[in-house]
Amino acid sequence: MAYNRTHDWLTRLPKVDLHLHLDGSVKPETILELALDQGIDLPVYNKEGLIPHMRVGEECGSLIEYLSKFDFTTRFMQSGEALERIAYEVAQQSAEHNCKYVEVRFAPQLHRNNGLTVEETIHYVVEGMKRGQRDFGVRAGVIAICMRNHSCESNLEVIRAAAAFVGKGVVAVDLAGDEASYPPEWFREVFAESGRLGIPVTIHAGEAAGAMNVYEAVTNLGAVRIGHGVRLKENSDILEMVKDRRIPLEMCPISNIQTKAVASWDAYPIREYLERGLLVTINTDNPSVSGTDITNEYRVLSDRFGFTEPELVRLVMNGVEAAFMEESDKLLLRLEMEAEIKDMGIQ
Ligand SMILES: O=c1[nH]cnc2c1ncn2[C@@H]1O[C@H](CO)[C@@H](O)[C@H]1O
Ligand SMILES: [Zn+2]
Repeated sequence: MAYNRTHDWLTRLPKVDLHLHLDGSVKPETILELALDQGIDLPVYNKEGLIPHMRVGEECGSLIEYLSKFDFTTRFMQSGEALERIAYEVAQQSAEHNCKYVEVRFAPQLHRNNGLTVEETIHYVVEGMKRGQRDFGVRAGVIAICMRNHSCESNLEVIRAAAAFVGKGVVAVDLAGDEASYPPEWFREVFAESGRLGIPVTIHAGEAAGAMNVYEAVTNLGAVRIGHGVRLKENSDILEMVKDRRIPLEMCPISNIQTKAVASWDAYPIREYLERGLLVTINTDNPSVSGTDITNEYRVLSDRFGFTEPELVRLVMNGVEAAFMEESDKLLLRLEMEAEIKDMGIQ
């Protein structure tokens, strides 16, 4: 039976999400409960009232303004129990959108105010994802984030701890935060360590600054994927390099509009990137900050750019290809998803 490309169809379409921040994926209901458990005062005690503290609106003017929302949520994410729970709930929310595989990223150093070690933060997030996989069947990988405003020393600590979890839940490391103020070349020493330890790297680049940051991330930081890459279109030589090396772009449409990585939907380069042969993937970035979910990302793209069903499927499958997954696991995931897609009457 064939479905129309309705909300229902997009919800049922099996999907993956490779770019999702744990601290940008906390349900307001969970904040209410955590605040009570942890004895932290809230500005308001109802879900609707909390949303403005956690979410940006259309008026968001920049990445810096967008990032200010994270301070609110991370206060409640300072215990192993909270990290485990929130990771588990990410798997639950993924299952609601038939998202079969999710890569959850978080910055261990932002969760140490109450004495957790970097290793402990990773341990609890991995445990939450494992429990989520058992209960909801959503496979997961964890990405440990280095922050642009943190010292070289604390970022090296993250890379070393992450490397110890490779094969045990962690799949890569990342660099996030204020891109315009902290250029990637300042982090060569940090990512030389990930190179030595053999842990894959993805870097937020070409979001709040130009295509040169993508070049630096790929050539000097060892990035094998790029977070966003929206501004890659500003330099066709660098774009060709990314294409030739088959470096996937983890695009996050709603977030990219909110952070003003592009001025408007008309300027959003997703169709252009696909036509030029780039490996584009679709992701959420921060469901609770952006007020989105993975189905919504596909719905908006389909509405704005008129993507056909086979094109939407191709975007999904690009995500499978780009996943930080063992080849044998990837093959299984691909086969499972292709079978489901076939049952939906496409291809
Ligand atoms: O789109 C983004 N660009 C850059 N940094 C981000 C983005 N979304 C979230 N974070 C940053 O990553 C931290 C760890 O998850 C968040 O606390 C936020 O500061
Ligand atoms: Zn991000």
